[in-house]
Amino acid sequence: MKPVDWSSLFGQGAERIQASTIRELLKLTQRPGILSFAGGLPAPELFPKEEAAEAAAKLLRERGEVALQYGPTEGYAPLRAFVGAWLGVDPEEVLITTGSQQALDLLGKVFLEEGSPVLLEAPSYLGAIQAFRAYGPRFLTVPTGEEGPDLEALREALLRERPRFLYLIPSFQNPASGLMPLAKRQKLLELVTEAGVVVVEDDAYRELYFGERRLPSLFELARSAGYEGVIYLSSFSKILAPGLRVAFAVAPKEALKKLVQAKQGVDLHTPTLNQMLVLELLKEGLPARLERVRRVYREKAQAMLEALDSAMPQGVRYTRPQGGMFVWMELPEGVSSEELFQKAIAEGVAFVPGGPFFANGGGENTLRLSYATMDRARIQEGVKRLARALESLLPLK
Ligand SMILES: Cc1ncc(COP(=O)(O)O)c(CN[C@@H](CCCC(=O)O)C(=O)O)c1O
Repeated sequence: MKPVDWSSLFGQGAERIQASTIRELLKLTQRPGILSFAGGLPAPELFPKEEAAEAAAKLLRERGEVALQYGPTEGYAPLRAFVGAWLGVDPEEVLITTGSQQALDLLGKVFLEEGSPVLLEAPSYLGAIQAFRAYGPRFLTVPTGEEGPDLEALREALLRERPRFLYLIPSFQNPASGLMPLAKRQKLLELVTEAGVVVVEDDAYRELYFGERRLPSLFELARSAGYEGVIYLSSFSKILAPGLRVAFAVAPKEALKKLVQAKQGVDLHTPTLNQMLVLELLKEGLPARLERVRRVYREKAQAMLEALDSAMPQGVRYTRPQGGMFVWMELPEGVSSEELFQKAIAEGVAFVPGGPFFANGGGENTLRLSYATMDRARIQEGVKRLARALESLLPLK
């Protein structure tokens, strides 16, 4: 019997489909004894297990004929209505997606093709790079830092190119942890409205701010300025539970219609039971839940920064996040984070090397650290292990 040569059967697009570093690393970090700063996995202690168990049982018993049946591709209407009211938009502009990750893939499917320019930050979320790369675009990048993208570089790029869209994460950027100040958001919108380009705003961490209040999204600022060219993504992964895979996209009706059609061909609709369950969990006590989520991540971030401040050697730089789940670290020029990763695993600690967050390469001396899943004691121990791994790489002080 002749064996099947699968790779010879893969289509041209399969060549562009590459593994997610985070997903691959997560397998490694399941090893016993490893303290993982790798995946941006939400804190499991925040999962509403009891409420979800009760609500799911009730839904199945009382509304099982709806919860277990096919549903509309656009999403469960009462959940769309909730998101519409929460964001102050027409529910007809809301598409419920199977995680924001699916929204990113749908955006690639609808807006990108071989060679089409798409602009994102360097570094940017590697899940978006992975989703978009499957459609063969030409990546344009602008540097980004603790206050978001370099607007001068963006202005120059928009003079030369007409990207299908800009993919931006203005609040608590993954992986660079930056927060775009309000004035800079307004300046960016002037640039994009002048150029007439579309922005995809990924606001996955919108509620995870450590300060007094949430900054207005680019989407909100654009809508109040009458510009409809911002597509808004956010997710219930970070405020409820990522395993439910429920998120949403908000876009003007013409764009949304195309995204819905694309989703019809992908999964018909996001699981109905999960959508109904998310709505039940949102209905009661959302403000108190969000306050608790913010406090838990703020405390974890404080523990992380205290541990880094006391253990990191000279020459290692890192951000001081004002929200979200990540610290972005830069090693001295020439020190490889991939090499550090090998030594770190040997010491029993993991992180995500920064290279895969750069769509056009670079970042060999960078790494992303997520403090989300560990308590203070493990964070301190993990940072000590990281420092030991670093000692063997950095020139003696
Ligand atoms: C900016 C940004 N956009 C979308 C997502 C995906 O969120 P969903 O759970 O798909 O709604 C994420 C989630 N990223 C995490 C989770 C990845 C989890 C994994 O691949 O296991 C990370 O960067 O580690 C994100 O940070």
